[in-house]
Amino acid sequence: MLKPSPEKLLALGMSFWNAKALLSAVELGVFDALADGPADLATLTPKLGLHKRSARDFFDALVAMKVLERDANGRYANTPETEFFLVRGRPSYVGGLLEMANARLYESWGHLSEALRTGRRQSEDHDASDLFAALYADPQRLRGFLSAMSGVSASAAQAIADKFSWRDYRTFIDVGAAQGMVPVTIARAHPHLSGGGFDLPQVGPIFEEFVVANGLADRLRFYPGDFFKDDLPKADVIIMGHILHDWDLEQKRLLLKKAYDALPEGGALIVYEAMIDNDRRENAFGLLMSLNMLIETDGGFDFTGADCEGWMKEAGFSSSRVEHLTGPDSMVVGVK
Ligand SMILES: C[S@@+](CC[C@H](N)C(=O)[O-])C[C@H]1O[C@@H](n2cnc3c(N)ncnc32)[C@H](O)[C@@H]1O
Repeated sequence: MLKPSPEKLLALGMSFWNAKALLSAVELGVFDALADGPADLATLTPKLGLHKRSARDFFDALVAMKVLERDANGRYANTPETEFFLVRGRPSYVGGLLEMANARLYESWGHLSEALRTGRRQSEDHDASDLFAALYADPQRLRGFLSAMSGVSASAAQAIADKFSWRDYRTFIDVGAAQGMVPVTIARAHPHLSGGGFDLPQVGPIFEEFVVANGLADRLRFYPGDFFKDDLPKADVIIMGHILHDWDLEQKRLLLKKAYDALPEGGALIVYEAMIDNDRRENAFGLLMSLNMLIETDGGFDFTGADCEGWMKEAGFSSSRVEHLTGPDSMVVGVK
């Protein structure tokens, strides 16, 4: 019999070291500084404003973590992945999520045990009415959050554009669209589609800026509103990504009913999330995402594809199916 080894447990327990090193690298602009080409320790250290005591260890740790490369002359360079995804200002940038993780989640997750004991959210502004009221009161945090959402949904957006049968439909609305990564990706891939994004009014200018930057202002527009107070705009397809998990069960049911009401017969609702596997033992990211909802929201939780199909049935959808998208993400498609 194999002797048990503590390695996996210790690596898991200490994995926050890796996470924080990467988050600090994004915060400090390591990947941005290398976007113009390789640089040695003596150049990179002052360029990033780092103290010389640990700069070498920091850069070499990033090399060992395979997010930087170092050549025979000691010059550091981005890897193909960090060059593509972690240089600020590129359309492919997904670091907004890591910036948010660094600025907000890292500290709030330090209170996980407290959250588990009390069931209460631990992110800042405990007194604000909800996560969004707290975030959107500050324009910089609003922008940071919306950009983080582009990072979290970029891969799923492409998979939804590729896998859903868009040729059968003409209009679509992304509900809770944030910066607009999902509608932009879908509209770019399918020129016959038009529609837009529905979100709180404060999101409008940032959504519109992103749509214009992507040359899609003729087909995508912003619909301001509050999905708990207003009806949803009507469209052949409604998308809700990372929306239902923010809210408690009663609110989830209300949102599904509103989506149902906004669709024509034959219309489709796409719910995508880091959907937990039905047996609740495989998708660790989805399960941890649900704990993130404990940290961040008053009643939110993630769910399985079977849970979502059950709620869709209650809302009146005549059929539904679960389809894997990419990585931890799956979509549930409900047809009216
Ligand atoms: C977790 S984000 C998801 C963003 C995007 N769908 C994605 O997956 O990247 C939730 C979105 O819901 C929006 N939202 C929150 N409360 C809302 C409300 N009452 N009415 C309309 N939108 C709301 C937020 O502004 C935010 O853009």
